[in-house]
Amino acid sequence: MQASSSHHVASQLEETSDAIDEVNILRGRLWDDESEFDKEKDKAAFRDYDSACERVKAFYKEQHEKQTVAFNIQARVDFKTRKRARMGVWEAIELLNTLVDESDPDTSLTQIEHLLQTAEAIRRDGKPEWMQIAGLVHDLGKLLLIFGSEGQWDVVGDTFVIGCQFSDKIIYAETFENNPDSKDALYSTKYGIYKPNCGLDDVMLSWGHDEYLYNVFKDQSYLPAEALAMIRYHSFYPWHREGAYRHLTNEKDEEILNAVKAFNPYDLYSKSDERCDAEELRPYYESLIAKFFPPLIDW
Ligand SMILES: O[C@H]1[C@H](O)[C@@H](O)[C@H](O)[C@@H](O)[C@@H]1O
Ligand SMILES: [Fe+2]
Ligand SMILES: [Fe+2]
Repeated sequence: MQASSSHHVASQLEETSDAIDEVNILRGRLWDDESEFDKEKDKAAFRDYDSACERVKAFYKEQHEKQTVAFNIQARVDFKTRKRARMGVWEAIELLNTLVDESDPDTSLTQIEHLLQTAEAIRRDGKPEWMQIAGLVHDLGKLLLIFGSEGQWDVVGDTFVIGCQFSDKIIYAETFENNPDSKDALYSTKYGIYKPNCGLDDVMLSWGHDEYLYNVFKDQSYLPAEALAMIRYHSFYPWHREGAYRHLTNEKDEEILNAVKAFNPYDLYSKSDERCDAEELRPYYESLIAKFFPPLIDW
């Protein structure tokens, strides 16, 4: 290689690495910035499962009994083989509106309001459009309820790992006692069916709205990996909040954990925000939807 062209390559490389640095700095800022919720004091009022109502307790009792390896394999087979519906994202948001989430101690608002509140809180904090859109759609997987789920227990609620010992970091962990997998010779062991630090991509999370929606969007959206991770793991509180399952995760998971953690306050604490006017906000969000999704999606 001639001296001048190698010089050229070197300076190009330097430029590229400057550009990468810049992106990383921006990325860092994206996660580290103080969000509007950091200033609030009474976060403890959220997710107070000790004093949650009977509806919430009954929900988790049922879910923890019924989320087994056998059920989860079947749910994934059904997902791949059944046809459900074909429609656009805004239509899906409106359709979801009829649902009341039995697992949620913190909101009795409709789902469309929860989605808009989450997206609006992200927008107010000046976060990028892809994160706003992640906020807008993150709970659309609850559509499973009208696509023939068994109940609410296989749609909503926190998620956890199936196929190994149920973590004691899961809320109401004692209710796994009635889950047959907790007595299984393999599934009840620390690693169960997994290898140490195999990574979350190779781990089966309990089936519900996160896992379903991730599978719908991974091939039918232009969302970046961080947005897909926010969708897939937003209910995985035992991992992203309690630090469980570190014996199964790998380095790649540590990176996406930052994204999932950055998303969480908007999902959780926006539940007490002012109510949103869907019709007023619709044009703005329709324009974002058009950037990140095809006009029609197979749900
Ligand atoms: O009750 C909530 C549910 O409404 C959310 O959509 C889910 O993401 C949470 O993890 C769960 O605990
Ligand atoms: Fe959710
Ligand atoms: Fe949510």
